[in-house]
Amino acid sequence: MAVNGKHITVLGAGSWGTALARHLAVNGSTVRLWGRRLEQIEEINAFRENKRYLPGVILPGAMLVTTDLEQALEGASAVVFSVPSHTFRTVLRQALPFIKAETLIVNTAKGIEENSNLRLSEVFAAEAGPARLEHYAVLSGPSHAEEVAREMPTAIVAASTSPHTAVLAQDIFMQQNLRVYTNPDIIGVELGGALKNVIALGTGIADGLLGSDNARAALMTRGLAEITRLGIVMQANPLTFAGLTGLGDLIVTCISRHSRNRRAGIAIGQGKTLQQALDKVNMVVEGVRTTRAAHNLAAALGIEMPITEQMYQVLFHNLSPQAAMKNLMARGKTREVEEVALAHIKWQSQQGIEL
Ligand SMILES: NC(=O)C1=CN([C@@H]2O[C@H](COP(=O)(O)OP(=O)(O)OC[C@H]3O[C@@H](n4cnc5c(N)ncnc54)[C@H](OP(=O)(O)O)[C@@H]3O)[C@@H](O)[C@H]2O)C=CC1
Ligand SMILES: O=C(CO)COP(=O)(O)O
Repeated sequence: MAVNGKHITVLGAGSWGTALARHLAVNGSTVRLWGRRLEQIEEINAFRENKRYLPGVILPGAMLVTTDLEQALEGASAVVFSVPSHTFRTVLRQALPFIKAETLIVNTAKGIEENSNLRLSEVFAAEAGPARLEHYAVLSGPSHAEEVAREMPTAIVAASTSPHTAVLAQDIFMQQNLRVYTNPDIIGVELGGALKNVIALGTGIADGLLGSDNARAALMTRGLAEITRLGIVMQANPLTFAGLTGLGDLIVTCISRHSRNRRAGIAIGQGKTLQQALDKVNMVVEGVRTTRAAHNLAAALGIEMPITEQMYQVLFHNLSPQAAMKNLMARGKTREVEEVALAHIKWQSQQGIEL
């Protein structure tokens, strides 16, 4: 089934949902955008602009923008979820009765569900049934809404366990200024997109505290090492973390002025409390909840994630950024690359997998 040019529904009228809806609409699809708040949706309809989440971007007149979920989803050939990850399960539950079983689902949220520690495709399987994973894709990679909405060249990834579904998702988004690659490694793509936010909070904190390029580079590189270590044990393809949804997204999130996670980190590094930092950013900062989930996952799987551990202590146990930085620098001696490979070998032997 081809989807391009048909009716696509985007759920979530924040910055990413709005930018993607615009992208799809200007490239020829019939698009409906759903948001939960009447006042905001009325404002978008009145001005053709999402003034709070994507100011300065004018939306095509033909795009239906509504708070009516049933109306938004009626006859949709593809549904794009762009709600914050902690609301994904609830919005999915509300939407499922209006979505046909064979409809393409594309999730663009980046996070791990707090408390359950589930990846979002696992949340989807739990709510919709594992058989529907065949129609489920993840869209992830270095892609700030502010730039996609202004048609700046961007490269991202559509991942699905079904190669056919990955290509369908690729086809609906791929255009002149948005290049979409496919990847069958949905685990690696989900983990890369979620965990880079934890590291971006950390590099933001270091930026706010020290303004040191060296510290930022160290945190990014060692952050990627610990993401990869966890990913290997969760059966991701290690190469995914060297790609757009790993290294690529880590770079953009840790250096961009648009990054919400980085901006929240900078505020904390400058002495603000977590709540003050969240209030200042005033958009979703996915890395906060994901830090707790990643911390719990690492503990459950016995994986060393020192940066994530320090982030957890700073965010939830009032450890000062200065003390966290000291703790990281005072760790015992270790090797750079071998330990990532060793994590894989150790895990394989624990599983009884023959080497
Ligand atoms: N912004 C970006 O550049 C990118 C974001 N992403 C990911 O996309 C997801 C969405 O982020 P983003 O658009 O940036 O977030 P924003 O903070 O820009 O907007 C969040 C949106 O979600 C809505 N929302 C909050 N809670 C609920 C709920 N319970 N039910 C329905 N809607 C809700 C908000 O509505 P309200 O105003 O009523 O609170 C708002 O419209 C995140 O997982 C993010 O990591 C991925 C790539 C790029
Ligand atoms: O994931 C994103 C860009 O790829 C958006 O998250 P940040 O705004 O925290 O960078």
